[in-house]
Amino acid sequence: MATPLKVCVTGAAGQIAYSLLYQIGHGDVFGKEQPLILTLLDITPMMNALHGVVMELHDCAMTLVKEIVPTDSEEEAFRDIDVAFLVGSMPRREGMLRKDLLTANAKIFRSQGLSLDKFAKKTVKVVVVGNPANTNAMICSHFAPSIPKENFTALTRLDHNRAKAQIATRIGVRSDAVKNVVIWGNHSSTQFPDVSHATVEVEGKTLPVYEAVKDDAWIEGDFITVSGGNRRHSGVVF
Ligand SMILES: NC(=O)C1=CN([C@@H]2O[C@H](COP(=O)(O)OP(=O)(O)OC[C@H]3O[C@@H](n4cnc5c(N)ncnc54)[C@H](O)[C@@H]3O)[C@@H](O)[C@H]2O)C=CC1
Ligand SMILES: O=C([O-])CC(=O)C(=O)O
Repeated sequence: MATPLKVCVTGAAGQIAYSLLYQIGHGDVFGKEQPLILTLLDITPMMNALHGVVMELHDCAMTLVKEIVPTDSEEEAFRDIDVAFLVGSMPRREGMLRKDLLTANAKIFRSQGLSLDKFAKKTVKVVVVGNPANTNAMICSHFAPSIPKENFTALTRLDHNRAKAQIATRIGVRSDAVKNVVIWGNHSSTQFPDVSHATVEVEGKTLPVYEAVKDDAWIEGDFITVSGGNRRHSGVVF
């Protein structure tokens, strides 16, 4: 069997990690033949909850998972890791914008960048999930200068998928019929989904999205409010 991949998930006692950890452990991310060592980082007050998550992972008896290390130490979580999913961050409370979190998150991602630089493998791949993911990724990479910049990715696929799904639902096609949607800007109220170059396949014909939707006011109004910015911000999700 292959050498285990050492994978760290931060914010491991939180909601996103709760579903992500199962998918990683089940082989959906790194393949069904790849054994794993999971290091799970959260803050000290969350250690009890994190131990509960570990018990649940043990209950799943996932054959690929060779070891699980719950910890509140960045050094222990990041030492010699191959991959990091940086999910943990300060959650937004009702009435706050993403930018209100920047100070708190800048501290977290500065500290984690410094620790990755010091303890992780130089080949580590880092996926930043905690929002605003692109800003957090930039901060983290800045403080980890010995790790190549291209090893850092911000997970903005959510915004892209959301825009595609809005268009697909409006036209009544599958979301994979919608192509070339572009997302500009930060994951906040200033984020802008751009369909000016997007196309959609309808009944075997490829059409520009504007032509297929036939409702410019919707594309320039509600589509942007729901797809752009974010749902927690626009009051749909809290
Ligand atoms: N990029 C994307 O597509 C998505 C991003 N998100 C973002 O993911 C993040 C997590 O969301 P949820 O799990 O719902 O939040 P949550 O509040 O349930 O969990 C966050 C966890 O992070 C932990 N945490 C806080 N500071 C930490 C630190 N310094 N080190 C390690 N852990 C720390 C908290 O204690 C908590 O357990 C949020 O920023 C959310 O906005 C959520 C969904 C999609
Ligand atoms: O970060 C999250 O919780 C996801 C998010 O902003 C959204 O659903 O727009």
